[in-house]
Amino acid sequence: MPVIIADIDAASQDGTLLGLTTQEAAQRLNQFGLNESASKQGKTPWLDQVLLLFNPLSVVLLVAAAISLTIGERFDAILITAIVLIGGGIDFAQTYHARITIERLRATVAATATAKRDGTWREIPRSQIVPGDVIRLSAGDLVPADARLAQSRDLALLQAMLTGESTSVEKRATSDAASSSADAVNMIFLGTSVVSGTGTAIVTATGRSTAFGDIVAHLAAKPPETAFDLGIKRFSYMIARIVFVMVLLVLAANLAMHRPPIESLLFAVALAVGLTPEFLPMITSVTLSRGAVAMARKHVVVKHLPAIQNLGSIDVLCSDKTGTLTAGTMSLVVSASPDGTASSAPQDLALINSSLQAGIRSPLDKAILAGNPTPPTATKIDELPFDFQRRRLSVIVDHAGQRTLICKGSPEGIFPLLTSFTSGDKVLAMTAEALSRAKAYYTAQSTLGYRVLAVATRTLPVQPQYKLADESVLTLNGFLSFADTILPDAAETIARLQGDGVSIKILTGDNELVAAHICAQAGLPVAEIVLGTELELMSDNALTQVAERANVFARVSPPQKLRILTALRRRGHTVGFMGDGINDAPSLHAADVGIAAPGAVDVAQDAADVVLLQPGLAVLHEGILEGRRAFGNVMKYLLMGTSSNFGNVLSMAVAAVALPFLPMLPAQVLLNNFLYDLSQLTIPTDRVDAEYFSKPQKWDIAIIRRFMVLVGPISSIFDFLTFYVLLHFFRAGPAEFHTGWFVESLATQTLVLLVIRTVRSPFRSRPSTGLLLSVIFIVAVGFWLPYSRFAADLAFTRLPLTYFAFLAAATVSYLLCVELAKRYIMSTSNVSAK
Ligand SMILES: Nc1ncnc2c1ncn2[C@@H]1O[C@H](COP(=O)(O)OP(=O)(O)OP(=O)(O)O)[C@@H](O)[C@H]1O
Ligand SMILES: [Mg+2]
Repeated sequence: MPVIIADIDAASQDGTLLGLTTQEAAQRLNQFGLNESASKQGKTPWLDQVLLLFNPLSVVLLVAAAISLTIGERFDAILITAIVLIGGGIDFAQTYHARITIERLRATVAATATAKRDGTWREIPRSQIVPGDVIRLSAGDLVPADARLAQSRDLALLQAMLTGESTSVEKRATSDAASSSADAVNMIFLGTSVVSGTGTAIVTATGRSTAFGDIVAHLAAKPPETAFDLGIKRFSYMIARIVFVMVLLVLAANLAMHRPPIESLLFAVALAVGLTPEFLPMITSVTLSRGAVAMARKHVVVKHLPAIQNLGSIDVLCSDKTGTLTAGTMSLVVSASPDGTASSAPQDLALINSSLQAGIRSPLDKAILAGNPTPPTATKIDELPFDFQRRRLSVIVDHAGQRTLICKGSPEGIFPLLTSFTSGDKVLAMTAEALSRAKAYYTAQSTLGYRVLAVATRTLPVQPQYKLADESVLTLNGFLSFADTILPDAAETIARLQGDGVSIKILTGDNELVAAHICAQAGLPVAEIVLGTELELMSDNALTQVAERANVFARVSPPQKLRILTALRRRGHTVGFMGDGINDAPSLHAADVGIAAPGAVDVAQDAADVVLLQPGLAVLHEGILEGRRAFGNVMKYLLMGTSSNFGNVLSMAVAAVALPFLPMLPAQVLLNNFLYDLSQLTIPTDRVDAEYFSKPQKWDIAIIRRFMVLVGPISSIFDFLTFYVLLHFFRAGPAEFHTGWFVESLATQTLVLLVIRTVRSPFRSRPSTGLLLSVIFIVAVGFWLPYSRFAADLAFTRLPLTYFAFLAAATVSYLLCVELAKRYIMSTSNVSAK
């Protein structure tokens, strides 16, 4: 139940709203908690992370350490504990860092609320709003909490999130008590947004006490899983199942062969640890957060990590037009009478309309107001605010001694409402001929690429309020034409995006002629134009076909934009949407990646996953490439885990059954795996082949599986070869065998990264220095260990020099085989580029 604060009126004295003091606000914050949804409350990121340390794997290992200790293996116990602590420490530090990074980035674009504290208006984070706060709202704002209106002026809200209604509703201050009904005219609710007007309100409920807060949070949450997340999860399940079966089998076999039970158990545990890609989540977050940081340097804020890899998967980018492809700063170039002759009358009327309207100042309004700083003498009586269904806006004023409605908006919408038109000083009845002349003028201007508004008026009787139906029986006063310049880098970026496998579609509220003009300027050949009115008649199925073909959608309303996106997603596309207005918010939210253009309204920024802070489209292309890079590096880790790591464990399991002794001691297995893991830590820093950048990257479990079944066994074959050579040529006892295999398995397992990391020949793709060094270093550590002072504790022994000759030959042939297998896999699957 929403908590309605009884003392909200205490905040008001003598009609002026005092607001809270900082101290009161702090007190209330303590009492009521942060203004956040239930799902977000009570989570401290570092606690989460510490809990991660106690994952089942670490616990199992710690138990293993304890067992080692009780059977007198002190060195093993220390080694295992050190592995858990170091591994956990690295994991913690890296993941925590990635998380903090992204939270910091997100905070830079988090919408604030305007609240009165200590008597002055301040911008404060939305989470800090408390019941009793006095807040101020204007067009484009998000309502930060539930509140009761104290003052309002032409306030209209979009409550679609709560009621599904896509038209705005009027809200005004009344003396009614606070209530939690969406219909309450004096109440505004968290999750709604201001379309027009201004208001001052007293917060009645915050966070989870808000009437619809949890619904809003639920709706606002992205579909929890992307294809990528889902893929990773499936992959982990697959591994978990294999681990489970393999461990049980090995354990059973060892026990059946009457090996020491504790050692057999420890060996099984070590195997399980070896197969688990325990660093996968960490590698993923680190790779993605590196991408996020790279983007932030280019003034692109990524609000959550998965958005990066989704950027890399985008294959269709839908974009709004104004402010995204164009600069969005318009200039008024022509003011003309209905027949197209120059006349200042439409401009003068539009000036009254634009300066008195209380909605967001659109680029059109700004252009009308530019150069006319003095407000007109008319007195505003009422307003019929702009909405994207009507595509027009009227103010009702006392003008020249008369009550006049002045309407400006999209000509298509205004034409049917006309009954007369002005011609010089006269008002003439609208005839079919006059109407077609007006339409012809409008078409001609649109063809030139101008955005055109019609201006119309009507004289009305005096009454306190007016309604939408009053926008009828209008007199056409003329047209205004606006020029908007296309962004200088738009054509180039569009060409690059298309070259890299992203098709572009334009979804605009503007008419088809202007849209076509912009396309021409942007170098985008028009395949097919679909109009909003045509869309209306299409079934979802038909739309799916059309959305695929067409690349320009004109005169579409916000719900239609949403339908187009949904249709594309249904076809299996990963869809990005770029927009800047209130009307774009639903689409920004529904797209796989919502991208807010520079200067987007709060509502749009809030709904987006990625926010561009500086003008220019080139960064978008770079963002997409950054996403592909991240994707590429995560894939490397997965392919490594499934091929070389898997093969290694497979060999151990087979050897455990076939050999007269354990193929490696449990502590050695753990150390081997740990060193291998360390060598992989530099993967996020690696370079990615150009091929990876040239097309959208999608999760592909098939290729992972193919790597597993092909490359895994190859590594086992070489292991078996090593076993054979060790036993027959070197007459190895257990100590030599363990040492020999330890070195071989570490070297092959680690070095193969240099082959797997690229789709090209390893010699034609340079790894990052960090990665190269870490791989070489770990191999060197493997060679050094048998000669180090830890050799005795690890039960290693010196190897004959001839063994190293064999090792070198075996490693090189192994890498060659994997290279061939890789080429085979790449040539028979569609993952390889071009
Ligand atoms: N402030 C305004 N006053 C009157 N009419 C307006 C106003 N703003 C927009 N319109 C009308 O509504 C139409 C659609 O609005 P808008 O251009 O914002 O939609 P959009 O889909 O975001 O288009 P774009 O792709 O150009 O950004 C405009 O073409 C114009 O005719
Ligand atoms: Mg727009």
